[in-house]
Amino acid sequence: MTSPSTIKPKFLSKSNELGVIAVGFSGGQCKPGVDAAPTALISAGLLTQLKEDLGYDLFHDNTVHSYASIIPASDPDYRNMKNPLAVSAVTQRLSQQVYEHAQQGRCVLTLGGDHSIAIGTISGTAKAIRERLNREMAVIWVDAHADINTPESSESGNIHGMPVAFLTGLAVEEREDVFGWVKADQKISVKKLVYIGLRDVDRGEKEILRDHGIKAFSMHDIDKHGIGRVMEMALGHIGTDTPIHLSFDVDALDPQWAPSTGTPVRGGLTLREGDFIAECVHETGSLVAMDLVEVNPSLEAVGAAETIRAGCSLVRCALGDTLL
Ligand SMILES: NC(=[NH2+])NCCC[C@H](N)C(=O)O
Ligand SMILES: [Mn+2]
Ligand SMILES: [Mn+2]
Repeated sequence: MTSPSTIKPKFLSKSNELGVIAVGFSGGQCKPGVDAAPTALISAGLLTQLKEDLGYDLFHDNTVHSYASIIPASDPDYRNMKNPLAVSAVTQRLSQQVYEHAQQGRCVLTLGGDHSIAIGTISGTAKAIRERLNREMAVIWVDAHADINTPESSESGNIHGMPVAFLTGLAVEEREDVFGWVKADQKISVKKLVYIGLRDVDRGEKEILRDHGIKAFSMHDIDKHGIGRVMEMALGHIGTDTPIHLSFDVDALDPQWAPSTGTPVRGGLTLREGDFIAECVHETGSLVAMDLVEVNPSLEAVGAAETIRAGCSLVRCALGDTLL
């Protein structure tokens, strides 16, 4: 068996094993189609490439989870949130799935779905890393958006704009069936959160980022310093002794490279800059989980294939593919 990479993972006991979860869920926003992304990514050959080119042992149930059986028939808005019961139930289940892989010491790849699913993935990894290593993990959130609205600050009510608020404890909710299930051991610290690629941040979110001193590298910072220096600073903030969960929203890329996404914003990363971010995270040896979200193959007739190709490339780079 070839080894996935020459970089030795620091926080994984099963360095050859990769847990894969395909999440066909779109309830964190209003546009249908993002639920079809896992099938599109897998049909494009992503899992075969991870197995045959990179040498991973995949742990995948060959299912695209839609969680239909746990989605309630009636789901009225609550505290301004749309589909609160569905998103909460799905992410709670997903959290358990991610936890089961991470707890065994394998890296976990989750293919979304919209970005609300990060409530499930990050809570699952955070808990497993605490239990297994007694460590708090860091999150690198690559996105055009900060996704840190509270239900009250959100203008859209779409939960894919809120996951970071629930994960950091900035949004609190007692009701178990509306994210009250996210307990302290599943949360992350705002000090260990780093954003890269921001360019469309709501007014309320800017206030939250400022008030909590959250580390963020906007497109302005990337233009100013270059992506190489930005990655040095981002990884420097996290430190070399911290497990990393990489949550990659494909809309961080410029619509030129990833047009098929629900909330595209011009002025984004080139595909090479996106791949470079993923490669740098891989090189730390600290990666314990990755999400790839917001690929929506139904939105652009021509751009879909390009967006899917970009998504596959980002995942391969994070998992150790090299140019030479
Ligand atoms: N994961 C995403 N694409 N999020 C977009 C969020 C857009 C906007 N900030 C909102 O709260 O609705
Ligand atoms: Mn986004
Ligand atoms: Mn996002």
